Amino acid sequence: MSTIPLGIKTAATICVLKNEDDFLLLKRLKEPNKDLYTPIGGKLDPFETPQAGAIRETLEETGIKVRTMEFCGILTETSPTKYNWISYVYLAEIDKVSPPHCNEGTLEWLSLGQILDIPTPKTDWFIYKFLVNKEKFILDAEYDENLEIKWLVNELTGESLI
Ligand SMILES: Nc1nc2c([nH]c(=O)n2[C@H]2C[C@H](O)[C@@H](COP(=O)(O)OP(=O)(O)OP(=O)(O)O)O2)c(=O)[nH]1
Repeated sequence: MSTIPLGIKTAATICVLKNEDDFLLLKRLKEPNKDLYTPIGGKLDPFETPQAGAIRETLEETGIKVRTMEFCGILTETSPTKYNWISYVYLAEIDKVSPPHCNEGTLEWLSLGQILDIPTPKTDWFIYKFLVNKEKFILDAEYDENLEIKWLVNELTGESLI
């Protein structure tokens, strides 16, 4: 197994599956973001494009086949620990299926109002807001050694969100 030096960013996808105002979120069983509700997603495979990775993770984690996903933005996360990610965020509008079984945790349909009351990564509320407003984003987040968020900026507008 190759050892990736601490601090090198891992490329991943965040795949937001939505039906009108409801989001299919995963209560994660494992790190990163254990016990938090997040969209499904995962690391890119070698030689894989972000779009192909998003379609693959959607199939692997939900059994749902989508032909394309809409590119929404990028989330870059930097910390002095091993939490260093660059995540490509994609969106697919899907049918309101009953939540499929997922090996990574429990899937649940949640409205934006419900998402306000459940534990999520601090970055995610902003992602959902950009998606709903159909605004593209490049979010740049920095964390301290305890993984507390120090700042979050949308690089496309320069706006500080936290
Ligand atoms: N929603 C959300 N997801 C995030 C944030 N930061 C971050 O890395 N992620 C995502 C990117 C990836 O989709 C996911 C971590 O991927 P993973 O470890 O589950 O990857 P994988 O499915 O390839 O798992 P494995 O095969 O290595 O077990 O977490 C964040 O702030 N919010």
